[in-house]
Amino acid sequence: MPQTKETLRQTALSRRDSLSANERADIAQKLVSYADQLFPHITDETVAAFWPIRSEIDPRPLMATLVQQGAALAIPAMTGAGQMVFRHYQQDMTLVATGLGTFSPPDRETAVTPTTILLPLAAFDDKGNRIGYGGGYYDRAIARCHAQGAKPRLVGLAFDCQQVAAIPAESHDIALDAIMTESGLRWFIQAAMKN
Ligand SMILES: Nc1nc2c(c(=O)[nH]1)N(C=O)[C@@H](CNc1ccc(C(=O)N[C@@H](CCC(=O)O)C(=O)O)cc1)CN2
Ligand SMILES: Nc1ncnc2c1ncn2[C@@H]1O[C@H](COP(=O)(O)OP(=O)(O)OP(=O)(O)O)[C@@H](O)[C@H]1O
Repeated sequence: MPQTKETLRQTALSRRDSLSANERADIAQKLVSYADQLFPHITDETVAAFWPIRSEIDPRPLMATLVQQGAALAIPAMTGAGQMVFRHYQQDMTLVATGLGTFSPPDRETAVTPTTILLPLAAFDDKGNRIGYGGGYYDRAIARCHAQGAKPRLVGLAFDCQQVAAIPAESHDIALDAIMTESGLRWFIQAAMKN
């Protein structure tokens, strides 16, 4: 029987939690070497990343490199149950605690529509399906971008150990265009059927 999203989420998260802080830091640094594959030439890119929580991969070394290459950054701010926006972020900014262990730019920072979103995740599969913490925050935020006519590129950032055999995708789930792990950057073929 196929595994449920909840089982897949818990097993992948426990594998992620088992990595040591040193292993996680080494891999976070390794992502920097794949930046050029993601953006051969940066022009007018607003990249939404995230402030890492729990045992998520730390995107900050990669974010610093993207800024040096000319990208503008944004990170999520929760605005209600299941709702978030991406707010402009600068590396020297003082962030505010916004619940569930997250930190975000303060209210006065402008909400932006990213051209690329680097997503944290609990689990991913070889078709680009992903599972988060189950709040539907990313699915709703990306659906809002689409409703505004924007089509940001969706790149998951994860450890190889978070890959699972097959995620039972639901109609609201929006698949990744690519995944970046310690093994490199992999693009998914965008098939009509993700299951
Ligand atoms: N770094 C980061 N920022 C993010 C997200 C994310 O996944 N990663 N989000 C993407 O959604 C939003 C926050 N969503 C979250 C949803 C659940 C939990 C979480 O830890 N839930 C716990 C229960 C916590 C509690 O109730 O105190 C759990 O699932 O066990 C954290 C953030 C916005 N910012
Ligand atoms: N675009 C949407 N509009 C309304 N509800 C949605 C939307 N996307 C997801 N949801 C709801 O959010 C809840 C969580 O969805 P799901 O389990 O797919 O979360 P997730 O992908 O793990 O979380 P996240 O997107 O925050 O990483 C579900 O109840 C789902 O129905």
